[in-house]
Amino acid sequence: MTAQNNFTQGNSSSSSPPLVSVRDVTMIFRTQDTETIALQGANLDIQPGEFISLIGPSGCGKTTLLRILADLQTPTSGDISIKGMTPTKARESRAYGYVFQAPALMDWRSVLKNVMLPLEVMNFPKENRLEKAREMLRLVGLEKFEKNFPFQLSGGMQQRVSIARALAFDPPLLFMDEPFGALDEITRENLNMELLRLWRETGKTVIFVTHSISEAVFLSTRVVVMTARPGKIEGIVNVDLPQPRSVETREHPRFFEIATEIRELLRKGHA
Ligand SMILES: Nc1ncnc2c1ncn2[C@@H]1O[C@H](COP(=O)(O)OP(=O)(O)OP(=O)(O)O)[C@@H](O)[C@H]1O
Repeated sequence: MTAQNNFTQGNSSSSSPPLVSVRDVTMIFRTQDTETIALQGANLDIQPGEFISLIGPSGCGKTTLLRILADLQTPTSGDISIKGMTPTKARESRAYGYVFQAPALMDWRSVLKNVMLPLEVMNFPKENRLEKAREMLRLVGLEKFEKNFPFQLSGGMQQRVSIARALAFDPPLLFMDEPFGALDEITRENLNMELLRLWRETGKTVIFVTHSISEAVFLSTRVVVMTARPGKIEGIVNVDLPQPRSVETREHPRFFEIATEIRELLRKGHA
């Protein structure tokens, strides 16, 4: 843990160089007889320490954008820079962790060994792996479950293990693709609170995909609203709600104003 996030509002106007820069990015999927424009002319700058949500209807290119940033997909055109590096260089230098929609844990490894996996892959000194993995499990409140196997945990706990795993090598940037989509409302709200605590304590930059307007408003410093066919960025909404967010945040009059602004942008993109 290095820095602390101290946002009172999104800092899109900051003059520091962006941590992530997306320039005119287009992604066209071509098959024999079809062409899908998953993303068209996307532009986005993200400053260190921001919490950015991507929201939009199914098929608008949210996952595609995340996969392009994570070097899992090469865009048809446009430029990406992460910490001044190409996505490939950023991946090689472990600039980010990735949390998928499903926890994607290894059933045959204990919780502790799942969190240790990326440390093994990147040859993190053997004598420090255990300590580091335990620190991450403490961070997500699962220190008592290190010996358990994934099937012995609830869906929410499994997702917390995958967050611990993504944070194990201390990347400055975290990509999260609808990590809480499959969970019940209360578990999701609890994990939202935990994620914000983590974000504050670690100073990480988060890019988070969601379908939920309230989740996006609650978590984010800025919300990127996308539209489908072709996938485009329709607008970017600054979430100027006070930090730290709490249960009262959801009752704040501004919360409803921002949610309405996002809803209107989504409707506009649907029309
Ligand atoms: N590998 C691929 N080959 C062909 N088409 C693809 C591929 N990956 C994505 N697409 C198409 O690109 C579009 C954007 O997909 P993407 O998964 O990025 O959307 P999304 O906004 O994340 O959707 P959801 O909210 O349902 O997860 C969709 O129309 C999808 O069918």
